[in-house]
Amino acid sequence: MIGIRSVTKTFGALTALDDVTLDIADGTFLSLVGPSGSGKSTLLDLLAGLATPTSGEVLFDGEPVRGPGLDRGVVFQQYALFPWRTARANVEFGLEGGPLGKRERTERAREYLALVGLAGFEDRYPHELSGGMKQRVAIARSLAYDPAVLLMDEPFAALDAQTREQLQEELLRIWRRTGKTIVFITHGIDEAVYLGQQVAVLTSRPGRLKAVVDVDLGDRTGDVRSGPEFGRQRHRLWELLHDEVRKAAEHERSAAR
Ligand SMILES: Nc1ncnc2c1ncn2[C@@H]1O[C@H](COP(=O)(O)OP(=O)(O)OP(=O)(O)O)[C@@H](O)[C@H]1O
Repeated sequence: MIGIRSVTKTFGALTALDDVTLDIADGTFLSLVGPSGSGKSTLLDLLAGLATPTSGEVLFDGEPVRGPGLDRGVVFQQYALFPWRTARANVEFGLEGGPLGKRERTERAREYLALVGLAGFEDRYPHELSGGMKQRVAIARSLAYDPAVLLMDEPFAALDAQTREQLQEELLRIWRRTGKTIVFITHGIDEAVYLGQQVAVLTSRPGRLKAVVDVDLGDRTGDVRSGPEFGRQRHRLWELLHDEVRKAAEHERSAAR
């Protein structure tokens, strides 16, 4: 479904991504990890069509991505909700200008707020919602116009650990139910392993694809994070990332000198 073909992205003299090639099959949940500055957000921007590659191409269903589109929903770390709109009206926003009438938009917004566990909170304004609830609204808004792909850039990073775990479980439930393709950037190895069927690892600057690891944790029910298989997968990823994080820190130290 998504084809990233020999993609390089430079900003002036800086190479953020170097010759990245990766195919993401329809319905996959792919976690994307790498040290700070390895080009994760840059790659997501390219998939979203918010930026264009310096060379190479990004294909979506075989067609080059030429800009943002309703076939791809994006969720960022910051909730990006309109403070003057209720939760429902925030979700409706993504549907305005589309084929649905007012009543159908309201119905769709209710449905998706219920899907993310916010039934009964439709009329609350963002300042009346917790951080986790705001991020649920942002997820509902992205899902409501039914994009084939959800692109998520550290969406749970600002949340406390318990809320984060809860939203991770809910995201998996939504993914299973909707069959979306999800690309999920995270700094957390645990989060990457828990969520991803596959984990793509980028190298320290310039960002190259170091490995794509398959994660097989079955249906992830119960306390799978405490199990031996989770520990094994986690360690494997830790080893892949460890060197890269060290290199990134060295880069930063030499840049500061
Ligand atoms: N618009 C831009 N102009 C110039 N440099 C940029 C721009 N966007 C990103 N960069 C640089 O490209 C490199 C990759 O940045 P990017 O944000 O993609 O990394 P990241 O892996 O997402 O980092 P982090 O984990 O810290 O969010 C960094 O060195 C960054 O400073």
